[in-house]
Amino acid sequence: MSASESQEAAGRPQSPRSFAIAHQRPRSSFVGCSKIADYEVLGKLGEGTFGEVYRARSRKTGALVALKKIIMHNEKDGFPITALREIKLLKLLSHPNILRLEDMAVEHPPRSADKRKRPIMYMVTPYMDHDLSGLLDNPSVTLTEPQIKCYMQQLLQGLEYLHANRILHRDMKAANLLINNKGILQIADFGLARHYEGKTPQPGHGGGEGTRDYTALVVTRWYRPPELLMHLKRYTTSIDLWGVGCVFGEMLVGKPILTGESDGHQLELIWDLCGTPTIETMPGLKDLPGAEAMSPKPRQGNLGQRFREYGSGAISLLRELLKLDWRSRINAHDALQHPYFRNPPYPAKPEELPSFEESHEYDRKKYHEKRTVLPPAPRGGTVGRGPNNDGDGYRNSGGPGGRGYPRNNNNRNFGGPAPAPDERVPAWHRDTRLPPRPPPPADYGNGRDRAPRGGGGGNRQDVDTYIPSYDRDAPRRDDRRRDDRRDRGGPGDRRRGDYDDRTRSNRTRSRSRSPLPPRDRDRDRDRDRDRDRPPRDGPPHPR
Ligand SMILES: Nc1ncnc2c1ncn2[C@@H]1O[C@H](COP(=O)(O)OP(=O)(O)OP(=O)(O)O)[C@@H](O)[C@H]1O
Repeated sequence: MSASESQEAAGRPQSPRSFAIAHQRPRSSFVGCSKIADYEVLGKLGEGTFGEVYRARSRKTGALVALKKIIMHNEKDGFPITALREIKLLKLLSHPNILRLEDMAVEHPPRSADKRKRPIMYMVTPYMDHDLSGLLDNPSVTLTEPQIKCYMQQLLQGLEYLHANRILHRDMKAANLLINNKGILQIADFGLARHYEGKTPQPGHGGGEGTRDYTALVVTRWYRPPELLMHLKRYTTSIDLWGVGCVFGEMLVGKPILTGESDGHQLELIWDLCGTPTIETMPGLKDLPGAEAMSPKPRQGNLGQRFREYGSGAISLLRELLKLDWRSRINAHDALQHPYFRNPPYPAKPEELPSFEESHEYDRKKYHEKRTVLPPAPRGGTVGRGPNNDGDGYRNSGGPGGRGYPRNNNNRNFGGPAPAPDERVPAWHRDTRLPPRPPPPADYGNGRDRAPRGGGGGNRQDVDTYIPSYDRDAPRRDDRRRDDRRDRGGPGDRRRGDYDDRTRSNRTRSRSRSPLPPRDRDRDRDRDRDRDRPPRDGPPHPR
């Protein structure tokens, strides 16, 4: 028995160091540090907290990859701690349903550049044709039940592996689930993930009890569980299962199911769906800091009604995943045993799934942004694709390598013949169904404190919580990437015309309306931040 196994057997939580030792991947599976010139950059795939994600081809192996650029928000501070955490964790993990970090690539500034310029680092992962959010936005894609079951099984298997290894993902959402045209789903974006110090989930016992506090600055609002919206810090692996429930509902109906515009509104939508919480349905409710200001009007919940067309199996699994009581919310292991997967129609096998036109959430964002600035196109024209027909107007903008990109960089038949000038029309050209994307986990500086849609009952809670008190220009070190990031088309995204006027001024407003007095809020925040800092001289720490 290894040291880590005997620790497990003795019921002691595994230290991050023994976890790292027990999970070392074979050396051959990680290249190390290559030069950016080893990759031919083909186009832009996405934008996130770190900056941009590009599609590229390895000049050595010919394989398609994604390059995720690590932005140094403040060069003086060096490599962002959050990126370090993501890299460390991804290097340790090895599972078919977890995105694999294959290499790191470095781009050195040209000799003529400012001497203070630092090299740019890229994370290299296998290229995936879609993210689930992009795929679901594509109106030509309708997922069948066997397909949904297949993706759900893979998602739950990936999550079971993470939780069994004491890792909290903390940003479960459709845009972080990557899918390829071989039918494989992989969990991505470990920027908020960390080592979990509680017990691993036990069969039949949900997520169990939390044993220590963590920062509550996690999970994108639409996927955030009620206990986090009410500021529970002693949370468990079950926060990720709530996100799985939201993703499952999203796959069934084809769009996000809980699209709150503020924390209070998010809770109202949850009560509409799952019923208002009681001591029975959410034990410990009264002890949650966020419960004090809450007086929702009683309702039963309409989950059964809303999802009735998907059958009793789907409804039953959804109820288990969206359980208000986080302790008894189903865990990944038990969810995989749910009758939903054992009753017909049976889950498809990945290799049986159809392949689709590549779809990334960024395509949709890009289309909506361009649509607001471009005049209507003539029939058969190039609306939303810019004068170069390159689909992203990026070709000459000095991305990785600063060399500009080849024409047709968005050719979905990559490697095949060049597309006709207007062939690569993103699916989103035909779609206007979805509301703007939700804010990222800790982009609270943008204060989306609008009144809830449909009145929402004038809840005093209806503000965005966790408003950082620091200035946007001086972000604190640990949360910088979340703080600085522009939401993927969400209300915080300054580039979106419809939200342009709600940035700094609203941030100030919502801060002043936060339920906690500023000093308490700052103290809590600092405590969380300190707790999440890596030990000064301790072992490598997957956080
Ligand atoms: N390996 C990949 N293959 C294809 N697309 C990818 C890959 N990795 C990332 N992407 C695309 O880039 C987007 C952003 O990636 P990711 O979530 O890892 O970055 P991030 O900076 O952490 O984003 P965010 O902060 O918005 O969550 C994804 O939603 C996806 O569309």
